[in-house]
Amino acid sequence: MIEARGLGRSFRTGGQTVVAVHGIDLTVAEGELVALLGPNGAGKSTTLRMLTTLLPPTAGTARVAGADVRTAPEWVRTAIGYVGQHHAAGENHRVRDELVTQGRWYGLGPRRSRQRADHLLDLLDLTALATRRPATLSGGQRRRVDIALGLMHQPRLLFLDEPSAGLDPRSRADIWAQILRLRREHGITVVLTTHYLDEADRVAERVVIVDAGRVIADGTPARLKAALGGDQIRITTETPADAGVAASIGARFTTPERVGTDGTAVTLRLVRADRELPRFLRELDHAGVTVTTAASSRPSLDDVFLTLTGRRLRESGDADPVHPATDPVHPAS
Ligand SMILES: Nc1ncnc2c1ncn2[C@@H]1O[C@H](COP(=O)(O)OP(=O)(O)OP(=O)(O)O)[C@@H](O)[C@H]1O
Repeated sequence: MIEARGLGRSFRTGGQTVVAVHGIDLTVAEGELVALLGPNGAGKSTTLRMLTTLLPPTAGTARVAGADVRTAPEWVRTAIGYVGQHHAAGENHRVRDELVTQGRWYGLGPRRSRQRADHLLDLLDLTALATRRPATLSGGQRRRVDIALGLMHQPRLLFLDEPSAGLDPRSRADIWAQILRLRREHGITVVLTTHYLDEADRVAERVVIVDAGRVIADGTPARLKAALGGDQIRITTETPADAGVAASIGARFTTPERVGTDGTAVTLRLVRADRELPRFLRELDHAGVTVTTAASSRPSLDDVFLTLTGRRLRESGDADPVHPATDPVHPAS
């Protein structure tokens, strides 16, 4: 569905050249749901805008839905839907009229356009809002209208730029449920951008991590996290001597090179830390080691990002616990 090779884009601004995207390779098969994940300014939107023909690339090639974005942009546009970061619907027309007008703009006849609008209103749970004006809708409802507009011409491939940004948790969950339904029931290929790590982890079957205009990892969330070397147990003991004893006991639960000590802190990398932690604590108790704190954790996509870049991707203020990852992950080839 998408075959991009060395796709790049630079901008001339203020007498300087900004390279927004450095030669991205990306293949997306029919029916996939792929999340482009990365910090602000990583190049996600620029990549999407090139793939949707809104912005001509300055390097490389891309075939999207069977056509070249440079030589056949009109063809690509008829085969794809694009929902940008800003609302697509105007303020003054009713939701259903907006959809019908969009259908007409794409060349659908009046009757077909009305049928399609009603189908999408139903599909996106918007029927009750059909006669409302977009300006009166909530953020989540407006986002669903945007998605309906992007689907009026029945594209096989849908691009969504930050579909859940700025929404409250419940509206975010609703949007994701709708996206998954489109995919499940209509086989639509979906490529979206997000910087919500937890959402990408839960929903996307494939995550492409972009940083500074480059793809730095590409795979299922499970595979990317597994490459970090498994779960982690972290305990602290009363004395460094206790930590030494705990480390040697810990080595029996994994391998010695996966055990780390730092003063009174001991960390183990292993499979299913949640299950092993109680047994580890029993053995430490048996050996007379006084444990002051104990926790188990699973790696997150943020840990993957940290390992690859040395930086956290998670927005400040996000309350989920995080821990440092130490083993390398294999970047995309
Ligand atoms: N028209 C432009 N002129 C100059 N620089 C640009 C232009 N568009 C994007 N850039 C720069 O290219 C880089 C990538 O921007 P882009 O919007 O693609 O990032 P992003 O990953 O989508 O970020 P965000 O998550 O904030 O939307 C940034 O450094 C940005 O400032």
